[in-house]
Amino acid sequence: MFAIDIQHFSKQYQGKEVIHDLNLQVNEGEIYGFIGPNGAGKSTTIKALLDFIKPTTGDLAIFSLDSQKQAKTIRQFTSYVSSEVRFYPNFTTMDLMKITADFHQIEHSKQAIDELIQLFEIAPNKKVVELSLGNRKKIALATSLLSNPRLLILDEPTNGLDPAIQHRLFTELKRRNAQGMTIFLSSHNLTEIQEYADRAAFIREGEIITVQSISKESSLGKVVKIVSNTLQTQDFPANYKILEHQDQQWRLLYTGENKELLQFLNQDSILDFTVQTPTLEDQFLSLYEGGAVK
Ligand SMILES: Nc1ncnc2c1ncn2[C@@H]1O[C@H](COP(=O)(O)OP(=O)(O)OP(=O)(O)O)[C@@H](O)[C@H]1O
Repeated sequence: MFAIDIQHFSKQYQGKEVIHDLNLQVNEGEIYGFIGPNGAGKSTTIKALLDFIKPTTGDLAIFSLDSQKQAKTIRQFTSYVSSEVRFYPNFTTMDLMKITADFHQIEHSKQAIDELIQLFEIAPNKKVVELSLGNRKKIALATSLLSNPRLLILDEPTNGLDPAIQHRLFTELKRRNAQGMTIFLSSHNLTEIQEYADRAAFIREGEIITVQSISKESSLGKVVKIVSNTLQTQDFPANYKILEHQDQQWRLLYTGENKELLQFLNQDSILDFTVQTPTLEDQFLSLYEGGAVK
């Protein structure tokens, strides 16, 4: 069974289509990254999945339950942390934790609440209005984990968090995932997706352009850094894409044969080079900055 199953989803705002026939499946137990530039359609997809907005066409399901018709049931085992956290300003951390525990009818919640408050270093009795953005985010994360949801949907979860808390969050997410939690993670932080996700979908202008298994990143090709003061683009081998070029330095994503790459590098005009495994960030640049591999 898919944790998330989106079939032929499209969305129009004021007659303008921003999501076009989008299909996406997330397996139960995956940590799944959702990557795309600003305005690509990540939040719109998540909001439709959670029935905050209606799709124009298509079927969206969570654990085979229809996102619209069975939204109430879905909320019992799905938690969501939005990119902009909003709470009633006069509630304290403890109020919010208790409300969450009551909503999900969590028995013996005190220990779970104490553990999360300790994990995220949150002041239990401060009102939301007194807290910084990062501290509000920590409360949102803590309440989302309190119910130990079957599916956790996070939109930019580390935005505003300091590096130590980011690390703690992901250690906790990994631990929960090992116990069966499915995690859907929309983020601009490609390093964290690369480190923690099993797969990632890249979305551009309302369409999924590729789904990448993170463990198979070497299949993306190679990143070749070259130093040369005489090299012209017509000298490059086939199957390359320029990621960056400044003065004498070039960074290429190369997807051709090793033999041809070695021949290309073995010429006098190349003063120095390194060959590396591409990161998700390299792939992001290649997908969103200037089109396909030549
Ligand atoms: N309420 C709305 N009314 C009209 N257009 C909207 C509305 N919400 C989103 N859009 C448009 O839909 C497209 C997708 O937006 P969305 O917020 O889903 O992108 P995103 O990938 O989440 O971006 P970001 O990374 O900046 O959060 C954008 O072109 C945006 O301008």
